[in-house]
Amino acid sequence: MDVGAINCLSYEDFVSVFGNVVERCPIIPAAVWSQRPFPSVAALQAAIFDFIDALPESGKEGILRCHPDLAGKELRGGTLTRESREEQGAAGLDRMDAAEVSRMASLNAQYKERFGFPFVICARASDKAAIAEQMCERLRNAHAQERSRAVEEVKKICRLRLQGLVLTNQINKL
Ligand SMILES: NC(=O)N[C@H]1NC(=O)NC1=O
Repeated sequence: MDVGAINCLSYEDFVSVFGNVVERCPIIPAAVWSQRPFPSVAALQAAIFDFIDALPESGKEGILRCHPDLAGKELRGGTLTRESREEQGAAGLDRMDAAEVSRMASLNAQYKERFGFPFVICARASDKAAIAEQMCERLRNAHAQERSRAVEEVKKICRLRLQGLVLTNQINKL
């Protein structure tokens, strides 16, 4: 994907291509579109990250709450976004036995109870065993520390999704 092609996109096409680089937060590409022309894809990514960083803490938590549970009801019900389904599949979360599913459900519930937002991790950069370990470990974090940790994971997910769009040349499919 060429940044020139990105800069030529209408608002509607831009939001349609980049609408899920942050899970279920099309407001983010909608907000950064007016900053075009972007000198590079890296600059587009930086604009997205700046938008996230400028949000109040309640806004950052709002972004976290847009994320589906890992190995949760949405995975079983088939209602995940395509990106999330692929990421959870890459980590093996769609191939867990009943004991693993129930352990993850219990960790998800403990985490949400403690922090008030779902556990977020870049699943593609991990696997189901490491994810369960991270959940136990991060449950011990203080609230503000954990919120920043989770936002860093949102950025990792975003970086990989953007890279995926660049590689698959999605713009040419419009
Ligand atoms: N809860 C959570 O981390 N969800 C996300 N992680 C990821 O890699 N894709 C998601 O949807």
